[in-house]
Amino acid sequence: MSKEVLIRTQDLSKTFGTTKAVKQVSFEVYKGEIHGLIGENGSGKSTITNMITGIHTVTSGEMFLEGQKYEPKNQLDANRHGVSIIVQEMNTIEDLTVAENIFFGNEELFIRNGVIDSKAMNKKAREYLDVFGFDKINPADDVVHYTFEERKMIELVKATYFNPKLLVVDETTTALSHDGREKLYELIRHVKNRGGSVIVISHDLQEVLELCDSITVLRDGEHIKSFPVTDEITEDDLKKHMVGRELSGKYYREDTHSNIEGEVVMSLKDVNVEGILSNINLELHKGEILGIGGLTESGMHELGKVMFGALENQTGTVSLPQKNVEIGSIKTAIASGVAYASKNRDQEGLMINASILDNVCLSSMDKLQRKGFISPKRERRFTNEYATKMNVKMENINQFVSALSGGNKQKVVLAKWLGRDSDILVLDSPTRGIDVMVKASIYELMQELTKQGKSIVMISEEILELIGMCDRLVVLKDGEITGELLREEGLSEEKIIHYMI
Ligand SMILES: Nc1ncnc2c1ncn2[C@@H]1O[C@H](COP(=O)(O)OP(=O)(O)OP(=O)(O)O)[C@@H](O)[C@H]1O
Repeated sequence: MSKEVLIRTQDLSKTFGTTKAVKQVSFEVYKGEIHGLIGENGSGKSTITNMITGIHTVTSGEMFLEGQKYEPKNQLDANRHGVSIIVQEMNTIEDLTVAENIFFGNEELFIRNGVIDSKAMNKKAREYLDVFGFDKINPADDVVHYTFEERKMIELVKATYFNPKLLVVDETTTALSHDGREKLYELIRHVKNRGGSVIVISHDLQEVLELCDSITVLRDGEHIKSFPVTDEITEDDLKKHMVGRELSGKYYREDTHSNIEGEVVMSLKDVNVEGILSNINLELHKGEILGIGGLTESGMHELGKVMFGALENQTGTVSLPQKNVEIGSIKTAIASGVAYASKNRDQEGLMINASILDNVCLSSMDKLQRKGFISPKRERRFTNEYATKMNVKMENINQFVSALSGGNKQKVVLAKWLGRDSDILVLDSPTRGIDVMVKASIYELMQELTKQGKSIVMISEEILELIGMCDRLVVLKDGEITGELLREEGLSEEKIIHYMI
C-alpha cells in the first residue's frame, strides 16, 4: 500500500529581520507516521513547526495538508484543521483554571444561554484528564497551583483532546520526568495508532531512533536529508548529518575517581521544607561534581532552590563554612559566590524581553563596575566573551533573548553564571534542550571548572548524564535522601533506580 502524504511543505522560508531562520525547506510527513525533526540548536526546527501550527506566519513558500493548500491564520485555526503543538516551554495561562486552559479558544462549546457553563466545561475536562489517568489534576483549580510537569500534562490534554491529524511535540520529552515522558510516548503512539501523524523534535537521538519512523535533518535553516529509520542507522550517522562532518571524541568523563577530598564548601544541616524536603544533611566539596537524582516530585528541584536561598518556609541551615556565611536569601547566595540555573528557564532563569547583554551582565554588575560606573564597552566585551564561550547562536549581543532558539536561551543562562565566576554552581537540568555537540562542550567545561577548584551541583533527571559526570550522586525519594553513591564504586542505572523508586 502506498503511503499517503499528510502534510507537505514546498520551499518554505521564514525570515526574522535579517535572520534567515528557514530557507526553502521542502519535506513531507506521511499519514500514521512519527517523524523526527533534528538539527543543532538554532537550525530552524521550531520555526518550521511554528509555521505548520499557525504560531508564525510564513515568509514565503507553501504548505499542503492532505493535498489542499494550507495557510493557518493562527494556532486556533491550525487546531481547527486538526493540527496542534506541545511547545518546549510552559504554555498554560496563569490566570485561568485547568479546564479554561484546556478549552481556551473553544469556549463556545460550553456556551449556554449566552454564558459559559463552567460546570459542563469542568466535567468535560475531567473526562479528558481521566483518559490520561491525571486524577490528581482538578479542572476547577487555577493552573498556577500546579508544577511545571503537571502543567505540561495539562498541555498534553489541550493539544490532543480533539484527536488531531498532526501533533507536533517540540523538545518536550527532556523537560519531563521519566513518568511524564512515558505518558507522552503513550500519547504519541496513540495518535499514530489512530492514523494521525506526529512530528517529534528532540535532541535525544536515541529517543528519536527508537520512536520515529522517519527523520528529517536540518542544518542552518536548510533541509539536509529525509529518510526512513532502519536498524542500520546509528546515532553517529545522525550527528554526522546534523553537523556535516564526522564527529569524534568522548562525551562524558572517562575517569572513575571520586573527587571528594577537597574541603567542604557548602553544608546543609537538618534542612526541612514542609511537605517537600525532610532532614537533608549534605556536604559539597571543593572541586566536586555532586549529582542529585530522583523522580521529578522527589524534592530534587526544590533542593537546588534551597542551596540558592530561593525557598521560603525552610528550617535548618545552608552554610558556606569557608566563608562563614549562612545562606538565607538569593542576595546572600549571589554575593557569596553561589550561582543557580533553574530548570524553569523562561520564568526563573532569564529576562526574556531583555537583550543577551542585559541577561549576561545582570548578575555581574558588581564585578563590572569601576568607581560606581559601568562602562558599556566593558559590558559588551564581557558579554561577547561568555556568549562566545557558550557558543550562543545569535545576531549580536543586543538581540532579545526571546528571539533565540530554546537551546541558545539555555546557553545564555549558563553564560550568565559563568561570567559571574561563581565558586559554586547549582545547575538544574543544565543540558535541557541543548544539542549533542554543545552538550559535549558543556560537560568538558564542567570538568574544566572543577579543575579550577569550582564545585558543581548537577540536578538532573537524565540518569546517564549523572553517571557520566558525577563524583558522587545523592538520590532523593519523597523529599528524603535514600542513597549516596560514589563514582569510584561504580555508578549504574540499576543502583540509582533502586533508590529512586
Ligand atoms: N522570534 C524570533 N525573532 C528573531 N529570530 C528568531 C525568532 N525565533 C527564532 N529565531 C531565530 O531563528 C533561528 C532558528 O531558531 P529555531 O528556534 O527554529 O531553532 P531550533 O532548531 O528549534 O533550535 P533549538 O534546538 O535550540 O530549539 C535562530 O537563529 C533563532 O535565533
